[in-house]
Formats: sequence, C-alpha cells, structure tokens
Amino acid sequence: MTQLVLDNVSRWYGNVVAVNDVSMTIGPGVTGLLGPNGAGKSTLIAMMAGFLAPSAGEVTLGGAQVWRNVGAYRELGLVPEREVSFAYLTGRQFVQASAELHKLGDPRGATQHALEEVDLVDAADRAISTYSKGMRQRAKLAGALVHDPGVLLLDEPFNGVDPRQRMHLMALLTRMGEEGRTVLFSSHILEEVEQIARHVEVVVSGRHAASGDFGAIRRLMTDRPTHYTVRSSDDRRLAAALMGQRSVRGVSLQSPTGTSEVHVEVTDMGDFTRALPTLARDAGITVRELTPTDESLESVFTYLVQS
Ligand SMILES: Nc1ncnc2c1ncn2[C@@H]1O[C@H](COP(=O)(O)OP(=O)(O)OP(=O)(O)O)[C@@H](O)[C@H]1O
Repeated sequence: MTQLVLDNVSRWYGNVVAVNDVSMTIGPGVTGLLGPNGAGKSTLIAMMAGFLAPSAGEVTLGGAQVWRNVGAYRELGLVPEREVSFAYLTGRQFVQASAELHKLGDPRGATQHALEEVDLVDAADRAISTYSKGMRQRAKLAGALVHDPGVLLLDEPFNGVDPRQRMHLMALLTRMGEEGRTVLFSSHILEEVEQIARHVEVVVSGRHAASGDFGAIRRLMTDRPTHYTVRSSDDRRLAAALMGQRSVRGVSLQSPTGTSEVHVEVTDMGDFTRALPTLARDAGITVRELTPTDESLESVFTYLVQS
C-alpha cells in the first residue's frame, strides 16, 4: 500500500511542459527527488499527492489511482513548499484542523501525538506567526502526519531552515523512513539529498534523468570533466607535476588577484582527488586550498542531460 508508481506521467500548463513522460516507483524508506529550480519537482509531488491531475499517464498508490481517490488521500501526507496560510492559528489548532478534516476518531489525541513526533509540544500553543522557519516546517509536518499516513511527501522541506533545525528535520525524516514509511522529499541541493536519502530520483527540465542509490548518482555526477582551483606553496612546480597525472587534461597558472593559483581540468574527479595529496607530498609541496569551480548543481545537471 505504500508503493507509489508513476507510469508515463506528463503534465503541461498551456504549452509549458512541466513534467515529460516520467515513470518511477517510490517505495518505503527515504527517497530524494533531486533537480534544479523549475525541473518539475513541485508538479510531480502535487501529482503524487493527488492534488493535481496528470495531463497524461497515471499515478497509483498500492495499485489504485491517486487522483480523486479519497482512500489514497488517507494514506498520503503532504508538506507543501508554501507557508501555512493561517499563521494566526497556534500550531496545535493548525494540526487539529487537519485531524478534523480527516475525521479522525480522537483528533485531540492524534494532534498531541503528531506534535510530539515533531518535537513541537512546547511551542504548540503559540501562534504560528511567531515560529521560526524550522518550526513552521515542523508544524506543517505534524499536520501532514496527524492521520498516520504510510506515504509522506515533502516539497523542499529544508529551504531556509537553519542548520540546527535542518539536522533535527533530517533525523525526523530518517526515523520516518526507518519506521517503514515511504518518504519522498524534493531538493535542489546535492548534499542535502546525500545525507538522508537511501534512494535518489533526478529530474531535469521535466524529464527523469537518473535513478539509483546515492553512490550511483554521485558516480554519474563525478565521472565527468571537472575544473578545480588549487593554491599551494609552489604553484609552478605543482602545475608541472600535475601535467603528469592520468586524470589531468589541462593545467594553467593564473594570478587573478595578484596571488597565483593553478587551474586544473580533470577527467576523473575521484582519481584526481586521491592522487593529489600523494603527488604534493612527494614533491614537497603544501596544498593550501582545493576548490571545485564548476560544482554547481546546474553544471552537473547540464552534463547529465547531455550524456
Ligand atoms: N500553474 C502553472 N502554470 C504555468 N506554468 C507552471 C505552473 N506551475 C509550474 N509551471 C512551470 O512548470 C515548470 C516546472 O515547475 P515546478 O514548480 O514543478 O518545478 P520545481 O522543480 O518544483 O521548481 P522549484 O524548485 O523552482 O519550485 C516550470 O517551468 C514552471 O514555470
């Protein structure tokens, strides 16, 4: 009942194709839906949650179509990206409204339980307008969890959340996954996904670009030409030594701000980052800084869709 299946799903808005023929299966545990802004993540999540009808294809949960299926809504919890619009309510009132909409037998008890789950009991009787971003996310999560759904969908849950709250939220999602729920969250940040997702689905420009465990996705993203900037105690000698490396395609000495640095183009990131410390040590050079210069997710995605 907790397996979401997307079967050749597309969604267009007028002549904008937001999601283009996507098929994927999301099962128990934590899945990261990774993609740059505008990739179609929110549209996909809205279709998975039964809030939006696919223009073509279908989304099923446990074999039953999600769209306009009240039974499926009882199994699904959605944490949307937008803020809760009734910020004058207290956290408790907001969560209880959700419990009542679900017509739960004991809405007060379920509300208390959900607030405990997200660790928001202490602030539960304050207006949401006084909450931090992380607390608002937890209030939304409690609202989505109150009916104890088997599937939890979260749209960019870590956006704007401070590091401590982010860790808290990550631990919470990990626990939900370990409890056997199907947890899917979207993100455009690789490191976020890496930390908690057991499985990753990548979407780019509305298309399904890759799927697999994080190692596989990471390899797909790292086995590509990459550029680094290196600063060291002897850049000229380091540049000469780097030229002898198998994984190095090009080296240039630059001095953009008066201080020198080496720009390196490598064909295999893993090989290069393993080789560099040994090479520098053998040459008696101290590496002071190593910075990837095209690590932005946009460049990774561009590479993925081209390949
Ligand atoms: N209601 C709408 N009407 C018209 N176009 C839309 C609508 N909703 C989304 N789009 C377009 O569909 C594409 C996918 O948008 P979507 O919000 O699903 O992407 P996303 O990956 O969630 O992006 P972001 O991270 O920026 O929210 C974009 O080109 C967007 O402009």
